[in-house]
Amino acid sequence: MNQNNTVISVNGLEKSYKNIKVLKDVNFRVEKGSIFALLGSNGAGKTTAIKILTTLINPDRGSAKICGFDVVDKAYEVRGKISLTGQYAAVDGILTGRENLRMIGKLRHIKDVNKKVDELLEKFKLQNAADRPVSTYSGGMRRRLDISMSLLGNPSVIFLDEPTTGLDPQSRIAMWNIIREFSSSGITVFLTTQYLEEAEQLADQIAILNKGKIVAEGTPSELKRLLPKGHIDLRFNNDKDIESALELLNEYKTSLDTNNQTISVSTDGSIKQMTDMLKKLENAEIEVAELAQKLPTLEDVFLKIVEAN
Ligand SMILES: Nc1ncnc2c1ncn2[C@@H]1O[C@H](COP(=O)(O)OP(=O)(O)OP(=O)(O)O)[C@@H](O)[C@H]1O
Repeated sequence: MNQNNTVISVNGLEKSYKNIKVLKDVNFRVEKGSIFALLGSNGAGKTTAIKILTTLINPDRGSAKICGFDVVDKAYEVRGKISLTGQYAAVDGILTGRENLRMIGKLRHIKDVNKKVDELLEKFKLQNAADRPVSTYSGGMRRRLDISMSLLGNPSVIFLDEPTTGLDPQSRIAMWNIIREFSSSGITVFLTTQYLEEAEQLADQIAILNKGKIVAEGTPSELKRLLPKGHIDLRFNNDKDIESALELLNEYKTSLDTNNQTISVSTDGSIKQMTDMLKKLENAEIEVAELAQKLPTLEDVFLKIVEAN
């Protein structure tokens, strides 16, 4: 990775609460304009990592830099570069969406605040609800307002702690699109999520945090390559075909699902192995009623890695 493009660098980060070590030597880098997802089970230390990176708490050991500024020694400069949106939208329910935005804009001494607020309301599809109290907004609308408020500071890095927890599928997809837009406009996104599908959909780079350490890191496809290539499910029309197929495919690792008349065959993922298998069945005049290739999912990788550590 090009050092000049590094926006977040974390080296040997450690943090304990009393005698519980939450982070024990955490290291990673995040490139400018990329989407980085930190995954981990509940209590793995994701929020603690975000709190250190956003200067809310100090690490016990190690260092972290944002845009070249140390999060402890240069906390003020770091705060000027980042925005943080937490799991619960930090918006005032009594005020309207427009008033919330104006208030933050004024606190930040933004020029032409009304114009900027109008632009954000439009961008986040909140124009129609702009003059209603936020207490009447849906979860997705509150989350969008929260993010639009964080954009008033023109951040270089946006931290999103579980941005779609509790949202319905439609609002989740809308949020994914917003996150993708950040990245294409050059803003670096650091997100935590408990949804593996979300990390797979969005992230350029994923790090898996387990028991205070990064136990795996890579692009979604690099992580998936850590597991065997998956398997092929072959469904047959009758028990006789199943029996013959099991005998014919005895050199492969197979398992039988009698309820669905299906044999599951572990494969190396190559087309050659799949065609060899199908040719064998065809030559033996065994008809395959249905074929499905099952590739490992990020969830399989996550469970495997977390179990192994
Ligand atoms: N202020 C605190 N004092 C004591 N222990 C804490 C404190 N904050 C967090 N912890 C503990 O540190 C561990 C890591 O917490 P953290 O919130 O960083 O995890 P997380 O990965 O964000 O989890 P979740 O997905 O549940 O939000 C947990 O065991 C938690 O109970």
